[in-house]
Amino acid sequence: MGPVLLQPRSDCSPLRNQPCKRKQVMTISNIGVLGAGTMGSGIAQVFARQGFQVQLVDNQPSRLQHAVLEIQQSLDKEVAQGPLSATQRDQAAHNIHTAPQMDRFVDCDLVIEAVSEEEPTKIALFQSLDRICPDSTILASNTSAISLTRMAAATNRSDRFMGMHFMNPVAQMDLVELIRALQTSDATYQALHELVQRIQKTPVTVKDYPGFVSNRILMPMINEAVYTLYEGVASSTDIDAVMKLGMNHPMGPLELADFIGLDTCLVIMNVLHDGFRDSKYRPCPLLQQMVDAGYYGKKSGRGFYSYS
Ligand SMILES: NC(=O)c1ccc[n+]([C@@H]2O[C@H](COP(=O)([O-])OP(=O)(O)OC[C@H]3O[C@@H](n4cnc5c(N)ncnc54)[C@H](O)[C@@H]3O)[C@@H](O)[C@H]2O)c1
Repeated sequence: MGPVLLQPRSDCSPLRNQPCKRKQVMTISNIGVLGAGTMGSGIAQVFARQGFQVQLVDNQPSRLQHAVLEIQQSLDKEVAQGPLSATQRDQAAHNIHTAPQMDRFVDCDLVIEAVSEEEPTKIALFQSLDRICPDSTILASNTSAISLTRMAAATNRSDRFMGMHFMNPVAQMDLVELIRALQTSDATYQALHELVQRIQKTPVTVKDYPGFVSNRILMPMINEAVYTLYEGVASSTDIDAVMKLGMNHPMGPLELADFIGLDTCLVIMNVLHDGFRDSKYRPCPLLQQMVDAGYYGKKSGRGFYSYS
């Protein structure tokens, strides 16, 4: 497949009354992914699978090794199940280049940040990316809930900044929430909208509000399930069974929380609580305690369930 090539509309300024000073063409073929954890590895795999060159960066070499292994296993599975040939698998693996430092992003057209859900960390990294990357590079965040408008404002390219919220597991989930910061230009929005379609996923556009749409609805349900456990109403397995067998959910809320990461769930609840200033979003004390104990869910080996 070829690169995404777009001519922005003439109203590309975020402020509609200010016409674009210069016509630009946004070409996206080399993608940077910052953070090789649960989401970053999946995002890298999806782009590499579609023929993009991917620079995958993480400051922990062990996470990079783990990501490469996971991607390889996932691609092997696709070959075994049929949709991918062995040659396509090898090409996809070949498209991913790993490195521990962000200077690898110097030639990237787009960098998608997928590091831990901590606003000061993300802002500091975006300020470094702003210095490292050429002016034309679009910066995107896979944040689950943090304000894109605030992160965009911390850079000198706020019009080329947007939220790209992939779902977990990235290779299997069809949706990408596209979140426009207040400053995002139409050209940036259109380039990423087109890009999401090119990787065979469905973009849904939402405004920059705490939790966007997905986590504003999902996370209070998970938090309520944790409260139900905390108050001793039922066991973890029974709470999950009610939602799976009674509501036809593919996973129970506690199992899903373990899968997402309890640290991420807690941060999202705090973002909702602070953002809306409404006590209905207060995180359950048990969720806070689990995170304090280092029980992050599947990725740490223990959450509401144990993982060997
Ligand atoms: N887990 C989910 O289900 C899910 C779903 C959608 C979005 N998200 C969002 O995606 C982002 C990543 O989540 P995750 O679950 O992949 O987290 P994770 O903990 O699995 O991975 C985070 C990675 O970031 C790396 N990292 C941290 N600081 C870094 C730095 N300074 N430089 C380079 N790398 C650094 C860590 O080494 C780690 O590998 C978060 O913003 C989260 O809210 C998560």
